[in-house]
Amino acid sequence: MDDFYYEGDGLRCEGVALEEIAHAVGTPTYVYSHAAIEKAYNELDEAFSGLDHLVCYAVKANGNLAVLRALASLGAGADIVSGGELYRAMRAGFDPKKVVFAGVGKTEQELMAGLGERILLFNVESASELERLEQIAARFGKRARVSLRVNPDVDAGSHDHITTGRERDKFGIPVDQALALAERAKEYGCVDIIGVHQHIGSQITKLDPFKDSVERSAGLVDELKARHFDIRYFNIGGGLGIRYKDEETPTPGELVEAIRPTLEASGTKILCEMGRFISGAAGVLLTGVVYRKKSGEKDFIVADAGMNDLLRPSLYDAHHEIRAVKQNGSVTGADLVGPVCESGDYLARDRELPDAQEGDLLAVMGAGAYGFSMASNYNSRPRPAEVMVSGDRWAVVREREHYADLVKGELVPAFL
Ligand SMILES: Cc1ncc(COP(=O)(O)O)c(C=O)c1O
Ligand SMILES: N[C@@H](CCCC[NH3+])C(=O)O
Repeated sequence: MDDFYYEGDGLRCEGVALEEIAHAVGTPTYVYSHAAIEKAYNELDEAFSGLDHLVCYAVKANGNLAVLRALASLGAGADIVSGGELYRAMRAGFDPKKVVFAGVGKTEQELMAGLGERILLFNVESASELERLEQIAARFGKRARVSLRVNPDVDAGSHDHITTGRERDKFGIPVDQALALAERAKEYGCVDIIGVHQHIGSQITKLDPFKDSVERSAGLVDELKARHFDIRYFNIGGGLGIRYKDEETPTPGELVEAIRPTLEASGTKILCEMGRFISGAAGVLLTGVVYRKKSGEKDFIVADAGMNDLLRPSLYDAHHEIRAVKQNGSVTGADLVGPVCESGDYLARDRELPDAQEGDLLAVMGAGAYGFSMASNYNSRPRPAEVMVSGDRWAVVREREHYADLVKGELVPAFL
């Protein structure tokens, strides 16, 4: 998180004091470092050097148009999981030939939209989806390029909610069914099976699950090739973890070196689709302290950001480092809680935190991925503003929502 650092007692993002942004835009506000996004993307891209490859960015991690534009300009591809993400990716300027579309429940409209944009690959997750895609492609006189998303039955070892590659998870096609499905698809006229895809989970901090799953999925690449399928793409998914607390995560270089022989032997173009690694450490959530209160042994710092702004602590008990925007060196054992009417609404629980007083500003670190993208209007709270910093410049890249946004599209019927 080098792009967030203290100069004197003030926390900065690149060349800009976070206090300046908070005073100008208010809180809560997400702040993203353009330099950090660029560095993370480049680190991944360089890790794959020597291999024909494309680094895609998982739009779900942070789909702000400015973030997407920054990555599209660097040459990244986009991994999407909905028609809405396709819309964002196209608005941001991604080349459709670099877009891959995953997801277990793609609707007809979404499949049509992907075909309409001539995206690179549909990562098909079931026999039913493949059949639907064939029907739609035939109806519109199109051809669909397909990767079969396999479920390699490997435990990624991350939080249960975000592990996707075990047999009991809903994602992908079991390896033993994938061959039969591909054979059946030989009778289809409009889908071309040209890739194998896997994604075993998120916030993965060990190499072994990557190695094991890539080896298994590469076995399918070989078998499909042996049966004369023209397999040109092998998508190893996303999931590389970042350090939120004290996790020892592999670097992209270590990851790629661990699987390079398998990737080389596959004779395919290698795709990956990282989200968190690219944007996670590049963002913070700025929040203001509204009140301090005590209850028995507990000390609460009540912030103006809550689970509706950053859900990860409430949903996964995830750890995010909390820093004072103006450091005074004093710390206290407390919970940092939000204003939402849920006891599970917290940003940090039973932690040593900056001893922030009413009116002080705090930064929730590592909030650039799955922060704003999972924010909601729960408790009718407008979603926060988003800001991007680049060097000593900064810009609002999403306005704070207004109360009118909360009721947009709602109608009171005539019979009331
Ligand atoms: C299919 C797919 N690809 C890529 C990602 C990105 O994962 P991460 O942000 O952990 O890199 C996800 C989310 O886990 C996903 O579901
Ligand atoms: N939303 C999760 C990760 C799930 C990734 C989506 N497949 C998180 O905040 O960590």
